[in-house]
Amino acid sequence: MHAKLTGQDVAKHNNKDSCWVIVHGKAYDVTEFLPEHPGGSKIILKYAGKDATEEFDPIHPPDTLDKYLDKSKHLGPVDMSTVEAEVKAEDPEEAARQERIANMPILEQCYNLLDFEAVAKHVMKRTAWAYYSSGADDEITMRENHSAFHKIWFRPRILIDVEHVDTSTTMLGDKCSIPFYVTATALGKLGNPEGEVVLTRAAHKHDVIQMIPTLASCSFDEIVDAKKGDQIQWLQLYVNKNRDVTRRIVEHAEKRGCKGLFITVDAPQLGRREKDMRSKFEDVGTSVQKVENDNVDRSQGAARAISSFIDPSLSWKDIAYFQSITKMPIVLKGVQRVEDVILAVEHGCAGVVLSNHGGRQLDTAPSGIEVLAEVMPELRKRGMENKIEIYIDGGIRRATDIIKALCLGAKGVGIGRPFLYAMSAYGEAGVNRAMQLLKDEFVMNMRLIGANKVEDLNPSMVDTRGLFTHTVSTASDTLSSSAYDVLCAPSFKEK
Ligand SMILES: Cc1cc2c(cc1C)[n+](S(=O)(=O)[O-])c1c(=O)[nH]c(=O)nc-1n2C[C@H](O)[C@H](O)[C@H](O)COP(=O)(O)O
Repeated sequence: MHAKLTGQDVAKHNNKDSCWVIVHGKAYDVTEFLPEHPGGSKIILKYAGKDATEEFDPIHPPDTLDKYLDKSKHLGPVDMSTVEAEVKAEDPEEAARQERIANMPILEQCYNLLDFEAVAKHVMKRTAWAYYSSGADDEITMRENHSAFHKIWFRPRILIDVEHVDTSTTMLGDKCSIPFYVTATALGKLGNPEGEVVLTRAAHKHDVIQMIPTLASCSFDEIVDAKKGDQIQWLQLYVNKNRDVTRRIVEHAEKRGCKGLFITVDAPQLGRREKDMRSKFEDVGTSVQKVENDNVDRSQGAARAISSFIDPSLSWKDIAYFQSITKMPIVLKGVQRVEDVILAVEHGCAGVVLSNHGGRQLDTAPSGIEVLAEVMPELRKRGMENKIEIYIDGGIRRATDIIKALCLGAKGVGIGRPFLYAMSAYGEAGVNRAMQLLKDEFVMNMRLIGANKVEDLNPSMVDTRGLFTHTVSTASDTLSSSAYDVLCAPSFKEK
């Protein structure tokens, strides 16, 4: 049995020639790993000879070191009573944030998804808010995603008996209670120390499907272990340059019961998210997947630090490869024009997500709902509408947004930031409330449009004539800047 190392033993190895760090009470020699770290060596050297647990956790799944650091570099347990606690200078920003948390609205004062954004903006750590709220470049597409829904007007039916409303549907052949799912968003522990398993528990409670992100903070197995009964989960895949790594991930996901493989196709390189970059992301970058030694400029924020493994050479010729390594239905996530939907049908894909990655990739790409309105008539013209399931995501904040998407032919919609904000501000109770609010809105609006069940929703119920006009509003920060009156209270007044 190893004698325990002391804090002094570790502290001696505090430079690039000999670099030891402590994570969860164990010491690791990361000297040789420094040049390989996707987040660059600087961020590790910041914790050389010290306890790096607090910074390591939000970014790295717990099994990262076991998976990617050779066992010979695992130095064994450290007597933590001998490790000098890091004396952190009083951070005025953190003190102010704690003050805002102490005065934040109670959960019951959140009445819609945007309220969670309003609160999260004030109570989240700056780097976490920057990462979640960032869109690409001027964030025009991020704003367009939600405002596009305001260009669609309903044509409600009356005198329909809507006493009973059934919101259930199927997605990829699996039943679910309502046509929205939790989409894949990276780094859940930036907003909540438990990370993505919070979303798993809430998704189970509301019988909502969860898409597990490749770049989750929790390990894939933690997220799958957190599911209950026959809860449905999908895998979102960033394809690795190293196809063996990707094949292992896909095969493992299928073995663990994932019911859909969503290959992200709109991110051959992650977009330029300047809020994220400005926060000079100092946390360690994830080493979720091994990469060659390409140094990443730390100043690029979290996104660039965690995505150097993504393969920009991915192309249509790879679809057959994926169909050869899994039986899971394959859905392309991030399709943005009708020609590519038709190619997806011709390549035998089970579905597409019409998405611009929440406006985090190509700025001034069209909203998912606008592409949907372009796609469905073309598919019907070709008799293809039943050959593929069409999903959309981006800017969905109201049940009316979901209903408009279904009227235009979507099978379901993905929701990202609102559940992240709810989780970050109020934990699992927040996500539960967000999902319940959306469900209540959905039932009410189905009644008001004159529909009993999802299948009743059709294009005659919406007027999309205004949808294709692109007026770009002057840059306003986020949709929620004035959504929540309570934020005008003194404690929330912008300093
Ligand atoms: C908000 C957010 C979105 C991310 C996301 C992280 C955050 C914080 N990340 S990212 O770091 O690489 O950009 C992913 C991701 O891991 N994989 C992915 O396919 N989409 C990713 N997306 C896009 C997401 O799946 C949806 O397309 C988008 O969130 C939908 O828009 P709303 O947030 O407005 O609902």
